[in-house]
Amino acid sequence: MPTIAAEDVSVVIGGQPILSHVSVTVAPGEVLALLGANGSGKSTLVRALLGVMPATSGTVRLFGAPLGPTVPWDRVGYVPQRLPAASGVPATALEVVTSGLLHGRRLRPPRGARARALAALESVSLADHAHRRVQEMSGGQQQRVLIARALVSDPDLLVLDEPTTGIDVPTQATFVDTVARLHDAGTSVVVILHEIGAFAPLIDRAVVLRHGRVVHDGPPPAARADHAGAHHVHEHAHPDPEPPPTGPTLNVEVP
Ligand SMILES: Nc1ncnc2c1ncn2[C@@H]1O[C@H](COP(=O)(O)OP(=O)(O)OP(=O)(O)O)[C@@H](O)[C@H]1O
Repeated sequence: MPTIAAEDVSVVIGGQPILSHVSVTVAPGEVLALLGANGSGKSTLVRALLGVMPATSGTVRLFGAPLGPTVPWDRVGYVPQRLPAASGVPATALEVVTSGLLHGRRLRPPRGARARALAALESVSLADHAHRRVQEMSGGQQQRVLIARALVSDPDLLVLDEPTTGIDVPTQATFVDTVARLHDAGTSVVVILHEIGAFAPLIDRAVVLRHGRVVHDGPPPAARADHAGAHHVHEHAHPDPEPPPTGPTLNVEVP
């Protein structure tokens, strides 16, 4: 049974089509990269897959269950692109990460929660900051805390929206190692990336979106040389343009 089965999903906001007839299947243990220019609909697709944003039409099943209360949400870890909620929360990194072990009817951390939370913080190189307040941390550190919060429950589906943006290269490598371990253990991963970068060895398949439509679903495209370097800083300088007369403009090359 696929981990994610989305069929013919469309999202219309304010009369504007944001996603059009997108079908995506993710198999157990598969690592799927979602690629495309800024504004092509990647975040909207992920949000529709998780029910954060309702699809206007189409169906989504997670672990065989239609979106809703029968989905085993405790098996899903999600790191949104930006989460301003992290600032202003007077909680320590350890507390925020431990809260990733609570869900629905389980409002007390399970046995061993502290050790698991510390290990998750270690995997994003923040073990030394376990007792710092999240609101006092930098944006990049807050993002890492949220990644650790998604990792702590050993999810069977991990969804990451541009997880490495704003994170330094050594920490990216540690994080990618952690995702590789989860992958080896059979976790499905959907990751939105601006460049394949450090994730390249892990990616089984790539879906490229353009103007809310799937324009490629298959082997990961080769990163263009100027975007492939580990030290390349991508500043989101590529808004999804109106379709040019001569074909697609992507910052990846589709084989
Ligand atoms: N809630 C919303 N209301 C209005 N427009 C929206 C909303 N959410 C997304 N959009 C629009 O939908 C389009 C796709 O946005 P989305 O964030 O999904 O793209 P993306 O590919 O994830 O881009 P980025 O790489 O910048 O994150 C954009 O034009 C965006 O402005």
